[in-house]
Amino acid sequence: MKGPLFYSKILLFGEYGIIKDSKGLSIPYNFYNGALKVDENLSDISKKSNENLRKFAAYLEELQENNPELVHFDLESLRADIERGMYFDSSIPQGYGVGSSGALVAAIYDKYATDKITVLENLTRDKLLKLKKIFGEMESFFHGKSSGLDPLNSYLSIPILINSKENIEPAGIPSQTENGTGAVFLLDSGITGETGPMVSIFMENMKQEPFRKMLKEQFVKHTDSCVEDFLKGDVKSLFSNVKKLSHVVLDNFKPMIPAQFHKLWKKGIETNDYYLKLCGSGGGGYILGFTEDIEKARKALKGYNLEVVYNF
Ligand SMILES: Nc1ncnc2c1ncn2[C@@H]1O[C@H](COP(=O)(O)OP(=O)(O)O)[C@@H](O)[C@H]1O
Ligand SMILES: C[C@@](O)(CCOP(=O)(O)O)CC(=O)O
Repeated sequence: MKGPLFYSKILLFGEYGIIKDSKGLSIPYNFYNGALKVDENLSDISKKSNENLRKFAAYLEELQENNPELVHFDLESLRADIERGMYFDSSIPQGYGVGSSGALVAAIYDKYATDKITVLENLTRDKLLKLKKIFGEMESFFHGKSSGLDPLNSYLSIPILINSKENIEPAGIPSQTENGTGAVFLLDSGITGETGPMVSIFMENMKQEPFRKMLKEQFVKHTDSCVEDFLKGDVKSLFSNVKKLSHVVLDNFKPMIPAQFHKLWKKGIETNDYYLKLCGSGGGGYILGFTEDIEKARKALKGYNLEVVYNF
């Protein structure tokens, strides 16, 4: 048995901010995917995945008991399938900021939620919000507080715009310019990050007034501008705002940037060859880059692995 594919995602803008109330924009990233699969002979990796599913199933049982009005699962089938050797067969790297847990959550909801909202129905704003809430609760098993956006993106396989906590919608993003020199790219940091501890650091920082002020007056402000510019296709303004965002992140989200990338991050801002930002929670995994000239960026980042995900 092999279930439908669920894709990775890239949160172009909005990491951390969307836990509070910033705008956010995420797009599916079809390069990686995963599907539920049942096999009798499990490799070590599949066995680990199977064990993870077992723990997740116990969590879902609790979730359902505590939130009977939110969501119901066919837990008997889920448990039986796990006993038969079900695992999440996925090429999505874990702890890389491209939503490995989100795709897993989407796959489990799709297969085992009994009263599920399907992708085929007319997705009203209320239904989208309900789905996001369910996914947020489900995904928090993997990394504490979750906005639910990753699984939502994976489940629907369309770009999603978060206007605010209570206002989300499918987004039309400007079509890519073929042969355009501007690009969004993934930079592989070569180490994995862990979302849970990063989100905890953020929540701890949020207890301090100066950090909250910085978040509201700079981080969220620049994030919101980037989202608006990107959707409008205003590339010039976008780069000016991404630069500001890159700067604020370097100054205030240091634990989320692997130490060996601090210099490279700064160099981008100083030379204007590229601007780096967090891709998801950070702490490792991918770093997201924006450049007006991909060849220049490749030269400046020689020796690093760049994957272009969008062309301007
Ligand atoms: N194929 C898989 N099988 C079982 N669990 C998985 C699988 N992929 C991801 N996970 C779970 O999701 C966690 C990673 O999710 P997360 O910390 O949100 O990082 P990210 O979403 O950035 O990859 C893993 O530690 C693991 O618990
Ligand atoms: C930090 C956060 O805003 C994005 C996390 O993304 P990821 O789990 O690193 O892919 C958390 C969330 O919104 O669930």
